[in-house]
Formats: sequence, C-alpha cells, structure tokens
Amino acid sequence: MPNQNLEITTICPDLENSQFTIQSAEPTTAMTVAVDLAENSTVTSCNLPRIKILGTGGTIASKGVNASATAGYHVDLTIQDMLDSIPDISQICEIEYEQLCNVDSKNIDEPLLYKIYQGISQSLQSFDGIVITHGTDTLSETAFFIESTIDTGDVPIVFVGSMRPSTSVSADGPMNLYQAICIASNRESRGRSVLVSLNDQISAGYYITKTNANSLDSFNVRQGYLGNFVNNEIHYYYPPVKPQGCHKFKLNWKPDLATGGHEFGLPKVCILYGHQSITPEILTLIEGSCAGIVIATMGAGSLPDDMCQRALQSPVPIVFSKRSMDGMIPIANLPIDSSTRTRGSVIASGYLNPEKSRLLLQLCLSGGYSTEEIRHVFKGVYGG
Ligand SMILES: NC(=O)C[C@H](N)C(=O)O
Repeated sequence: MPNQNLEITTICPDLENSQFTIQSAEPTTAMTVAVDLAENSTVTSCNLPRIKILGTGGTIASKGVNASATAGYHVDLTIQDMLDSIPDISQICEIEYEQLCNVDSKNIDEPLLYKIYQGISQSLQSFDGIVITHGTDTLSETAFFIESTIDTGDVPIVFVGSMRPSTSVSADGPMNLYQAICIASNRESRGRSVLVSLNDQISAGYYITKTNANSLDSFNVRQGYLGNFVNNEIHYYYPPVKPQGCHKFKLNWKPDLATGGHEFGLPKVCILYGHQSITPEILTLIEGSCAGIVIATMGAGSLPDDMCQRALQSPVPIVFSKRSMDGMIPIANLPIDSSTRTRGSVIASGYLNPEKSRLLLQLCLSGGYSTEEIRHVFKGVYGG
C-alpha cells in the first residue's frame, strides 16, 4: 500500500531517467521521532538525512508468474513500486530517486556502468547517503568499479538487491531495500565508502562476492562482514574503515559531441578458466583481440608448466587469479623466467577474484599503466 503521509513530486515523468522527490507531509512528527531514533544514530539532528536512490533493476525489481515462482521472472517494478512495499521511512530520511535503467544485471555494460558512476558522482555533494538497487549477479562488479573510481568522502554508497522476485512468498526485496535506506541514513555508516546490504548483513563492496546462485544467503565475504541489521538496529563491528590498498582511478571517459553520448572505452580484458589439460594455444588465440588477460588459476596460481612459460612471454599483461572463492595468489607461486629472473607479463591478483581482477586490469590499462605499475596496483590488494 502506498504510504499516505508522503508527498511525491515528479521532476521528470519519463521512466528512464525519471526523478522524484519524497518528503514527509508531517515534518513535526518526523522531527519528534527523529530525536527518538537518535539513540540508534539514525539521525543526529532535526534535519532528516537526504538520501538518493538510484534504480537499475535486478530481481528486486522483478515479478514472477505466481507466488511460488523464484525463477523465470522479469524486471517490471520501478523504484516507486518498490518504495510502496516498504515501511514508512518518512521519519527516517528524505528521499529523492532516479530510475537510471531497469534491467537484469547481466545487461549492465560499460555505458550503464558509466551512467551509475555519473548518477553517484552527481549526487555526492547534495545527499547524505546514496542507495543503488541492482541485480545480484553483477552487483559486486559494479560496487568494485565504483569503489575504484569515486572518492566518496564520508557519504555511504549502499548497494542492495534481492534473491526472490517481488511477487514471491517471503520476497526479500522490501526488507533489503528498507535496511539499505536505513543504513545510508545512519550516521555510523559515514566514512565506510561502498557498502553492500543484503540478508541483514553489511559488507564492503570491494571484497564481497556472490557465492550462491539461488539462496537468500547468496553473498559471502571472507574479509568479514562490517555489521548486522536486526530489528531496526544497525550494529557495526568496527569503526569506519575503507579497504586497504584500494587504488583510485580517474575515469577519462569524455562526452562524445557527435552523438551526444559518451566515448566509452575500457580496454578489453578476457577471463580464462584454468583446468587440467589447459594448453598455451588458448593464449595465442586471444592475445590478439584483447589488451590484457585474467586467468582463474587452479589453487593459488597453479597452471601447467608450459602454460606458465608461455604466459611469461605474453605481449599483454596476464593476471593470475583463482578458481577458488577464498584465498589469494602469493608472488612466490608465480612463474619466473629462468634467464632474466623476472616475472615477465605475469601479475598476481592478490585477494581479488577473476571478475574484479578484470575490472582492475581494465582501469590500469585505460590509465596507460606499465606492467610494473599494474603490478604495484595489484600489490596493494594484499599489502605487499
Ligand atoms: N538476484 C538477482 O538479482 C539476479 C538477477 N538475474 C540479476 O542479477 O539481475
């Protein structure tokens, strides 16, 4: 049911790029409750925090064929539909929202990534927190990209999705969205950079990974959850902290005056999946068509000897990542050229999984970094 005590103003009526503001119709009540909630640090003064919601789609914005269907659904809800399904937040924050796109996250490509980047960058100055609704399949990639390209200052950037469509019994979207808005509004969230709020857990977008394709407890982070959300209380386990050694890149994507769009261009990086009997020919096949390669190696950098020797000689940088969900690639496990005693084109991914390594390598390459500089950036992810 729509919240009756909200005033909704349409700034731009188109669905794509539509923007709305929501304010409490009863400011006096809001102020009173805001003070009551101060114990939980939801607000610090009579001025409610201003939160921007950026909608991109995903299961959280989806409908299935019936209440028992948890697959085969389609993206169909706007942010306004989603806000109608959560408890009244008019006493917690003021909301403005924008529908950037409405797609399954498998379709988030560079132009959409840039749209999300712009949406966040442009909102940083005028909002106290930003919430991004996103499909879970590639949520961690977008969160990693944003952490790597935007200096968020103190403003919490909270990514949220769901595993069940809105139409299913016990849909998790409404509670996840409600919690994300509370987290973005909470003073204790300041200075924590890019967060992911799912299934009552708060984690760092830089490290989190989707580890289960179906269950509600779909995300995992071996570096540890930052906090928990229980019965309207947010419990952070640590003081504000940002990921160690996270390199910030300046995007030099320029407006394309001819098309009115933007000139995108992260260099192409492919991911190879390591397995028994993988042979070096695969490198020859793809080196010509990409600027860098990431390999999900077996274990902590293991590849057949001939593959390692060939990787050392590659004309493009090759990042050794891992198939295993946890752990990292120690430098000592990288191949070494016996004549030059160097690692050639090979770089260790540290703790980053293949898809995050891909983005990091793309950003390095777009900045024109040398192999040594790229090695240095990746080294930051495991502290050297
Ligand atoms: N749970 C989800 O959101 C999965 C969906 N396929 C998406 O990533 O958009």
